[in-house]
Amino acid sequence: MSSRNAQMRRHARKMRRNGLQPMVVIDANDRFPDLVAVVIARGMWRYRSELTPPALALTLFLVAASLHPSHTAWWWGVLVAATTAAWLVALFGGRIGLSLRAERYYAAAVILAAGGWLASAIGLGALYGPLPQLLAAETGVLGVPWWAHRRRRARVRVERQLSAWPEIAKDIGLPGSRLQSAVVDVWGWRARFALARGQTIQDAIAKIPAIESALGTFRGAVRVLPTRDDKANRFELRVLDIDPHADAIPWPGPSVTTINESIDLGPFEDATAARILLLRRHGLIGGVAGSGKSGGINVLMGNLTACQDVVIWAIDLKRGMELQPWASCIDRLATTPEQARVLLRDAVAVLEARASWLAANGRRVWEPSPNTPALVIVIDEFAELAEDAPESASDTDSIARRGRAVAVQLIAATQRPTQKAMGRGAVRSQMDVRVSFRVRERKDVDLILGQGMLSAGWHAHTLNAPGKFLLSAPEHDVPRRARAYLLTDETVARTAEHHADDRPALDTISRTAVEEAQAGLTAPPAPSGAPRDTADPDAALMAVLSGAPDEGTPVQILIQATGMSRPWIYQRLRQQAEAGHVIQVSRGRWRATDNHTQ
Ligand SMILES: Nc1ncnc2c1ncn2[C@@H]1O[C@H](COP(=O)(O)OP(=O)(O)OP(=O)(O)O)[C@@H](O)[C@H]1O
Repeated sequence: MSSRNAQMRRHARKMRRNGLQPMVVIDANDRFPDLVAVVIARGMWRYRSELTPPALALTLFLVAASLHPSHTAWWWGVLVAATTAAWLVALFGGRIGLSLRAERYYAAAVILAAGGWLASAIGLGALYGPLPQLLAAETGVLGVPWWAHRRRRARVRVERQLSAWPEIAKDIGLPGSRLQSAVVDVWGWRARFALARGQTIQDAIAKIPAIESALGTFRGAVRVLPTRDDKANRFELRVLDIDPHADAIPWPGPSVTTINESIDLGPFEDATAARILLLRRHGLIGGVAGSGKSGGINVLMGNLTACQDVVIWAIDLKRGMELQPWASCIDRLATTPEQARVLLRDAVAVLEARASWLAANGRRVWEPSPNTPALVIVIDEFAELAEDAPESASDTDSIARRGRAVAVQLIAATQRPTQKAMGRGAVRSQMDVRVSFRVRERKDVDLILGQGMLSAGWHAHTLNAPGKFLLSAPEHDVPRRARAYLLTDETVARTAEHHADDRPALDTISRTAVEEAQAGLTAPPAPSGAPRDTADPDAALMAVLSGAPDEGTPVQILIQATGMSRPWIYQRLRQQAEAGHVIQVSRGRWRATDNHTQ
């Protein structure tokens, strides 16, 4: 048989060379009907969806032709049934998956037209008068919406693509994985797959480019996600026809009023919100210039300024270009290296004071409230800080390591968080929340999101528009693309103005710590050899306060003179102030009054 086929192919080639079209030559021994029938049947199966209207018309014709001779009287039953069915579908079609009204009306029209024709043909005969022509015309007219329907066409395309999955799976290195179900949705389609024994979701993620190529999608159209039941041997394949993030998404306004709630940064591709909890966490935002980092910071600022239990400090060494518009809501804004250095030193003082207070009161963590707010320090372009104020590195380190429990938190944005840019030490490794906008190089993924993230499928280098980001946090451990909301300049100005009047102030403990830190800067050195009467700290305190100059003595000196803790000093100062024996001259500076000896 095969030598005969080869002979036929040679013959056909020869005929083509001679300008003749080849023909299939069949002799008595060939199984001609099989060959043609298989080809036709395969074609009909492949195009079964497109062939549905003529197939339905043919079925109606055959049914009418067979019923007319013996059951002519059935015509009215068919008419009543079709009319009832059409009404039911028009009214309740949603329950059988016809979600759009247009789809329900179309289905009702088809049932009515088919039932009407069938009733007429049963009563009068399928070939009666213009009935055959009418059937053909109805098929043509009502077939058009069917053939044109977007979701049907998409479903057919998906079915055809997925029917080849067993071969695709073998070719891309996921042999044995099986399709379980597929659904066409507004953006494209999603399908659930079972993995073969030993295969993991990570294997599927690593094959994404190969899957895209095999399915013939555009680059970046395929996502691999865990299924809802989180089974290790399943995955969901999401294929986008339309990018739901193609256009900028306007900010809908703040999603929180307290830092105890999760902030909505923007939607994921399935339209669910990318929410992140910042309470007692540090955040790192990375991405190349123009990738939307500042836009991301604006979303955070829009939400943080709406929180009654957050005091915002900010460092923006690009002369306040990015954060200046929020200045009315920012408690302290540093725009020079010196200001940044002082700000971070004061933040450490707040941290220490809060930690002492927690320890003294037997508490573990600082609970933010309007009276005891969290202190969030937003640093735009962290790399510049490390370069221009290198002496602050130990302060950022301290905050990164010890700030969580006392709700003194860092949010740092940078283009490339290299070890050099992040300063030495712990800062990068202490970042609990990582937001990566587009990065230039693949290796930058690991820099921003953490070691091993690139190979785990966090492909931030493929993000293809500003504002798109990947979010990594304890509650976000799967790479899903999101797009940050966009705040226009007017929205920023309006929001800042709206929130400016409701900003909380630092609590007394933190304020005092800052005052002391600032006073300490200008404090005279402790008198060497000054008596330190640790046997009677109250007497030592009053002695120093009595000898204080008019501008007062800094609390730091009082601590040194008495050997007592800061809370102890403040408690005594309050008592003595209430008794009229001491007064606070300025921030962190005290002296005795004239009647202290009375
Ligand atoms: N979420 C977003 N949606 C749509 N477009 C955005 C979004 N964020 C930013 N863009 C667009 O991208 C441009 C650059 O964004 P942005 O200034 O935030 O980037 P950047 O990473 O902060 O850059 P740089 O480091 O230079 O400041 C913006 O002018 C804006 O048009």
